[in-house]
Amino acid sequence: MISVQNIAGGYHQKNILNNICFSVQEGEFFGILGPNGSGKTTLMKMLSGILPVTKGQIMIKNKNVTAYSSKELAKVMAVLPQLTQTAFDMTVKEAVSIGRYPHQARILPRWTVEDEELVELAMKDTGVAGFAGRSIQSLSGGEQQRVFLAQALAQDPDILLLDEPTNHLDLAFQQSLLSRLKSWTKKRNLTIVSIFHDLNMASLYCDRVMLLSEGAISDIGTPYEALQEPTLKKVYSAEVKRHYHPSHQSPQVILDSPGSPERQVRITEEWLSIHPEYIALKSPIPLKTLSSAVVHAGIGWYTTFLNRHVDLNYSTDHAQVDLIRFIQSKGFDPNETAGMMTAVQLEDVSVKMTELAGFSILTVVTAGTGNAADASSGMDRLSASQGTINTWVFVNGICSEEAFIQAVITATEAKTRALADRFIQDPVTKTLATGTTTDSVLIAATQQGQELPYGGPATELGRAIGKSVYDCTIDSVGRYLEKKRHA
Ligand SMILES: Nc1ncnc2c1ncn2[C@@H]1O[C@H](COP(=O)(O)OP(=O)(O)OP(=O)(O)O)[C@@H](O)[C@H]1O
Repeated sequence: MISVQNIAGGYHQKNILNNICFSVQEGEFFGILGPNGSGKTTLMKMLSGILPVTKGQIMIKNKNVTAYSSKELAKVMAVLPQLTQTAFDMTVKEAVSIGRYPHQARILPRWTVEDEELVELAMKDTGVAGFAGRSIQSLSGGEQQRVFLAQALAQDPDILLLDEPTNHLDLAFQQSLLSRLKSWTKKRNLTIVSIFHDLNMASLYCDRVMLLSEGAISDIGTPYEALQEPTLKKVYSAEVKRHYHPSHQSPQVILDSPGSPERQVRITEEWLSIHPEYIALKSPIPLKTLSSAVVHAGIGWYTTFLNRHVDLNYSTDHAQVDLIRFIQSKGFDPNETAGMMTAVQLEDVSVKMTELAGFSILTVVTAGTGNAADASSGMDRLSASQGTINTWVFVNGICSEEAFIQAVITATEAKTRALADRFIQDPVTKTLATGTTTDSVLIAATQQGQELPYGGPATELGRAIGKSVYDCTIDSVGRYLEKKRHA
């Protein structure tokens, strides 16, 4: 649909763009990205034929852009520039109707039924039909933006060139406009080339993006291919981090600037409260957390950590909903809480603070072994009795992602060793148990103080986790067994 063949060009005999080569297919949503002054608008002006190229050529539907008359080009391509102050006042409908001008006969122009239908449709699609009779000067910036988009759509083009289409729009309109544009590329084969400053919007909606840097192409490809961390850091001279959208594979880019400094906090027993119904640790700052909790499993930032005691006969198909209600009933915010459950008596909890040079950890373990199982046996089993080992490790330090995962491994290995040393057997296989069928683990770190890159047993962090989880598990299982003996 569009073929840009090795073009150069700029202003006053000075080339701003050089060696630009790319093509855009019919029905493609193509994003142009790049820092201020990289040449995005200049390229748009060349694509729309306003600015001549000094080298190479731009082919629109297999015809050189310079070979089109302006009216012919307007039938093929509509341009939505960045919103500027409108010089003339007119009604919304009059402004949208201007979009039909290229399709009018030069001599004796007539307003046809088709013209009327396309104007109505464009106003409906952009949500401006409601104020068709109002003056555009009386509209907000976002509303005006939608009117000009309606004007471009009324042109019924094959190609839509957009310069920052969501600039003045609130979040809901950004989403509805881009979703609508995207659906038009699929349903109507509309080809869209759009400048974006918001990399994340571009990543969510564009089929491919092109990154411009100092008048040259820095990268081009799908958002996944082109929005790479090293490229973005270089092009934007900014510290950025690339993540993935929580629901799908679109990369999302965030600034990696140091956050506003939180007050220095050390997690110790003083933040822990132990009740018959639950154990809670309430931190004054959010902690980075990796867990297999019932509520908020996975990686996140939470301030509250809750282990709820449930009755031995507790049974529900909606454990998550039930635990969220419980969290609320105790005055905690479920959005801020990682929550788990156990049937063991919470007074048998084992808590240990370990101080090391430069950092410290707090370990909290509740343990019952009624559901003990040898994970290596591969046996099918029904878990019905009391017994779960819930392990919490709070780190006063900055853990890397590796350290979080290694901490889970180390804590699990230490727990398994503790069960072996207590001769806890799998009741089905009669072999040594490696854990129970419903164990949970939670590692949370303040992300303040000393950097802790690793959490395996070769490191101080790993040794501290291994020893404290072992000691707490031995202790907590001991109390559980003691109670069972006297039951
Ligand atoms: N009319 C002009 N005359 C001379 N130089 C210009 C003109 N318009 C733009 N430039 C220069 O061309 C370069 C590229 O500008 P352009 O507007 O294409 O950048 P951009 O990538 O769209 O930037 P922004 O993100 O700030 O909108 C800049 O250095 C700019 O100063």
